[in-house]
Amino acid sequence: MTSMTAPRITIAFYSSTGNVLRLAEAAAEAAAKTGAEVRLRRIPDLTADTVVPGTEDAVAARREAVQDIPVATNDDLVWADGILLGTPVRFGLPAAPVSVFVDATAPVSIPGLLADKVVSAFTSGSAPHGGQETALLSLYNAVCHWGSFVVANGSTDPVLFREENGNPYGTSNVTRNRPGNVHEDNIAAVEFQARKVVRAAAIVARGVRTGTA
Ligand SMILES: Cc1cc2nc3c(=O)[nH]c(=O)nc-3n(C[C@H](O)[C@H](O)[C@H](O)COP(=O)(O)O)c2cc1C
Repeated sequence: MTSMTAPRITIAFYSSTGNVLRLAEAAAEAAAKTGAEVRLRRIPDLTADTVVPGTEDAVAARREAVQDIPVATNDDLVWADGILLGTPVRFGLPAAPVSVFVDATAPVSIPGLLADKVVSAFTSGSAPHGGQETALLSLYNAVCHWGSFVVANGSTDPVLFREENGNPYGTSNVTRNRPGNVHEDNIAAVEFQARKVVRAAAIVARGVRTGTA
């Protein structure tokens, strides 16, 4: 991959108890290994962020773990050719901090500055069938409003047929209420997803930057 076409990938995630953080870090590493330029960015806690009783230690550990990761900005989205969004499932929806982040894109998304971006999303929830699909699809609603290119995993690779995988809309972890319970199948799936975004973003970047698209 030449530097002119090395795609720029931003991974913007919110994580409370660290599960989405693990997926985001795996995605960042996989994208960087392809030669892409990668920005790993965290979406910050809301002042009144929800901490479920029993998860205080995990939340404290996650706060410590993310403190050196820069906060995601609109510039990180505009800079990127490909964007991976990570969110926990909350009542079948993306977490509120992610919704706040999405709202705050208006100054760049409404003028169309996110229109040529490849976007994909991943998630973590506690229960099987706990709303992973609905959370991802809700997030993709916003991506459609941005006019970006939604790139999902589909059922396109053997890794996605492993026992803990299978959500075509994006990598989905099931923690079964154990913070840190991110299965290696999910790590492999999010690595696949990151590489897929890099590939699609490279195609778009080549066209956009060379003026042939
Ligand atoms: C307010 C709240 C609502 C939640 N709603 C759901 C849900 O609808 N379905 C589910 O499977 N898990 C739900 N969970 C659990 C989280 O999605 C799960 O623990 C996830 O792995 C957290 O990711 P994180 O460790 O990156 O914060 C909820 C957690 C909270 C705090």
